[in-house]
Amino acid sequence: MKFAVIVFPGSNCDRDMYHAAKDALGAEAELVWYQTANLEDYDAILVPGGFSYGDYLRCGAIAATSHIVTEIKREAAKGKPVLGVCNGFQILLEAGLLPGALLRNKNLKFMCRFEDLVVENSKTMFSSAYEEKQVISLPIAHGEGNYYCDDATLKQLKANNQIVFTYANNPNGSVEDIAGIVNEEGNVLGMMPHPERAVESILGGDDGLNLFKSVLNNWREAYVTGA
Ligand SMILES: NC(=O)CC[C@H](N)C(=O)O
Repeated sequence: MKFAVIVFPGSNCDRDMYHAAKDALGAEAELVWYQTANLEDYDAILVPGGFSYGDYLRCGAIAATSHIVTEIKREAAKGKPVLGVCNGFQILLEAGLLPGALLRNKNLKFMCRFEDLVVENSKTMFSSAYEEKQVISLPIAHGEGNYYCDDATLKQLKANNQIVFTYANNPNGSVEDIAGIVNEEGNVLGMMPHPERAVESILGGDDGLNLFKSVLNNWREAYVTGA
């Protein structure tokens, strides 16, 4: 299985994401510059965190207009897994691949620390290696992680079981403690906490590794063992 790690000007979690997929998970992974023509050769797409285009306009807004995002949409429509973390989540929201928006943190401060999360849905291709309601600890590092959506969207998210992770102790004011959601089809996940920063104990924890394992296991089941 081959992962693409998309690199925008201003991405800063791309190496961590690459390390998680390549070294911690043991899969194939490549850093893919945002001007690359297409993503057909890859089985999964990782959109890492950082400060694409310096967070100008709104976090993720400028990156969302780039050609590579059109390609991400094309591959997502084929059912390929797409994971956006932090600024990656912001980009996917700005691109309309996921519903809602991310606002400034309630306390208007950039926050960088470990937070406990609850796995609300362990049936997705990103979370199947976790137990339902498992509490995991992942780092957050954001200034705009306050997830917002209107009531109709929230109702839909709940009805379709699209809320994958919530915060045990809401750090940023997110609606219903939401930390990560999937699209209706279940193959696009956006989350503010950083699983790639917690893939081995030397990093302070390895609770993020099961997310990458879930993607790999589901891909194997679909394309290798199930073939
Ligand atoms: N770590 C990140 O991806 C940060 C995202 C964005 N720049 C923010 O501060 O909210």
